Parts: sequence; C-alpha cells; structure tokens
Amino acid sequence: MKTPRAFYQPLAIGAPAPLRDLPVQLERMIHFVPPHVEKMRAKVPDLISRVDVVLGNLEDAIPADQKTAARRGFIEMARENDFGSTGLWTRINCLNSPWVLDDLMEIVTEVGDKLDVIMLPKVEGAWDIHYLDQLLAQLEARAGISRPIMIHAILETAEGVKNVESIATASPRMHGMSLGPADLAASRGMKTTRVGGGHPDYMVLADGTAEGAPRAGFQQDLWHYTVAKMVDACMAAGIKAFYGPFGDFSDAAACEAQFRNAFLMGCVGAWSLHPSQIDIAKKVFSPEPGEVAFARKIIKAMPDGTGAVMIDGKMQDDATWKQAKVIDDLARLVTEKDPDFARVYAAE
Ligand SMILES: CC(=O)SCCNC(=O)CCNC(=O)[C@H](O)C(C)(C)COP(=O)(O)OP(=O)(O)OC[C@H]1O[C@@H](n2cnc3c(N)ncnc32)[C@H](O)[C@@H]1OP(=O)(O)O
Ligand SMILES: CC(=O)C(=O)O
Ligand SMILES: [Mg+2]
Repeated sequence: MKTPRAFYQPLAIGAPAPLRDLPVQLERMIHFVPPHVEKMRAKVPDLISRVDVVLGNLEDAIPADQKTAARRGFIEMARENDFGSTGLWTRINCLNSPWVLDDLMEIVTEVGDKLDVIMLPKVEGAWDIHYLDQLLAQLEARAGISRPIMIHAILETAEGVKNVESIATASPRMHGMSLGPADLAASRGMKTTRVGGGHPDYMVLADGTAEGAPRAGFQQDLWHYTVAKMVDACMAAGIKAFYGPFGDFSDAAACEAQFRNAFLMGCVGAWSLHPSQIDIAKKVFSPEPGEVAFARKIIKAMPDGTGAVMIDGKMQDDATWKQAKVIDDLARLVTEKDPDFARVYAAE
C-alpha cells in the first residue's frame, strides 16, 4: 500500500496531478457507439445533445478485422465534435489483447486532451489498474495533457468480483465501475445466454396450498448480489457504480425494471446500446418528481439537518435528511443538464 502522500503523486514526470475528487458530472447513460461504422459516427453530433456520455467502443462487439478501423473512427469522432458538457469515453481492448497498446498510444497521444474516461474491460485485480495508471501517466506527460484521464473498470470476471474493493481503491484515477453481466456469467459458469436482466428459472417457488394446486413462482434478480457488492465497494471509495448493458432491445419493460433496481440500490447510470434505451435510462436515473418534492419537504422542515419531525405521517430525522439530500442533489444536477426535467421538478 502506498502512503497517502505518495498515492496522490503523478506517476510520471510531467504528468498532471491526480484528481482528489471526481468531477461533478451527470452520467445517467453511457451510450455505446461502434466507431468503425461511418453511419453510426454520423449520428454522434445528434447523440451529444441527447445523452450524458458518448462512448466509442473498441472491444467486444467490434470484429477482429475492424479493430484498427474502430480506433481510427473513434479518433476521428473525438476530433470532429465538440462534446460540451457531454462526457467522451472509450472502451479499450483488454490488457492481454494484441490491440490495447496501440489503442492507448494512438488515442491518448492524438485526442487524449478531449477524453474524460477510459473504460477497461475484464479487470481482475488492482494490478490491472496499476499498469494502466502508470502507462497513462507516461503517455499524458509525453502528449502534454493537463487533465488526468480517469479509469472506469468493468466488473465482469469472478476474480474481479472477488477483488472489487481493491480495484475500487487502486488509484486516484478510478472513476467507477460497471457490471458486465455477459462476460461475468461466462466467467462464473452461470447457465444463461442473456445479456443482463432476469431469468425465468431463477425463482423461489411459493409453498403449495392444496394437493395439485398451481404454485406461484417469484422470479429473483440474478444480479442483486454483484450489484450490491459493487455499490458498497464504489461508494466506500468515493467512486460511482453503474449497471451495464441490457441486451434484449425488444423488451423495454424488462430493461427499465433492471435499470430501476440498480438505481434504487445506488447505481448512478447504465449503458445504452441502442437509441431506444437512451430515454429508458433518462427516465430511470433521474429521480421521480414525487420523490423530489417529498425530499424537498424534508429539507425545508429541517433546515440544519438535525432533530425529528413528522411529515405526512412519517418520521424524519438526521438520517432521512441525508436520504433526502441524495435525491435533491441529483435532481439539481439533472436540472442543470436537462430542461425537460427542470420544468417537471420546478412544477412540483
Ligand atoms: C456485452 C457487451 O459488451 S455490450 C457492449 C457491446 N455492444 C455494443 O456496443 C452494441 C452497440 N449497438 C450496436 O452496435 C447496434 O445497436 C446493433 C448492431 C446491435 C444493432 O444495430 P441495428 O441493426 O442498426 O439496429 P436497428 O435497425 O434497430 O437501429 C435503428 C437505428 O438506430 C441506429 N442505431 C443502432 N444502434 C445505435 C447506437 N448504438 N448508437 C447510435 N445509433 C444506433 C441504427 O443505425 C438505425 O439508424 P437508422 O434508422 O438511421 O438506420
Ligand atoms: C458489459 C460487458 O462487457 C459484458 O457484459 O460482458
Ligand atoms: Mg464484456
């Protein structure tokens, strides 16, 4: 373990000083774009105004013979667009792949000054973050980059889940983590071919009532344990937790339900893989207007955040004031970015 002072030292001469706090940024959805497809790149200017984060994907879902085209496509889309307050991220190839070194060398050197976050797949332990941390510092120093690029880990191997706490605290570059349900299912030997979401056979069967009477089955959330573990590791480290992808684009209701479970448990956003999932994420990860109104009632009734009061028959105290602050702070962040929600929250 490094000493606290050493933890915040730049890892290369000339690299920017590591951030002590995460930038305040609304990140309800991380929208995936396949940058080797010209038609998809052409949609980026429109996407910038619709999403909180645009991510150029270089890893899984990009055919092996298109890896270079995807990297060059990402560099082109980074250069040609002004992202304003919308985040620009990339998901690089994994550390043991033949492409990752060129991903980093070319992207950081050519457009590193525009890049907010690098998403690192298949993170197994703190050692993966340490490697990327050092390399990024060297590349930032060489490219003269003044703002450190953050690292976002995908939690998608059994080993990674086992080491989640040390991954979360591995570097001041850590921005957060996303659940990777497809690779994680494979890594664990889970018997599902779905990308996120529930499974009809993962359920609890109600007790029988009479001989032969049908028994209700209650489907359970396959991802509850991992999301809870990830949220605790991230929040304890002062970084952000995200649900990852939901692969069945045709089932908007199930996508919304999975995103909402993650939101309620502490996640700040999820991935959108298709334009139809952008508004689902926006709806779920912006607090519900009724909740915002109630949170504001609590804050108004307890201006210094202490004591005990009754509101609408419910007891409020210092702890519920903090719960209310979580919701009100998020609503304020959404208001700054999203005029539609600003109007709704103001009307409450
Ligand atoms: C397990 C994991 O690793 S998940 C992460 C990796 N996976 C990905 O990144 C997948 C990202 N998504 C995609 O590449 C695409 O959505 C695909 C290939 C899966 C499906 O694309 P399509 O077959 O074109 O879908 P569909 O016909 O429904 O698209 C409707 C429109 O939305 C566009 N579109 C689809 N996906 C996207 C996207 N991610 N971003 C922007 N536009 C998109 C299409 O180009 C099409 O536009 P058009 O009406 O102008 O022709
Ligand atoms: C998100 C991702 O990469 C996965 O589910 O494998
Ligand atoms: Mg994966």
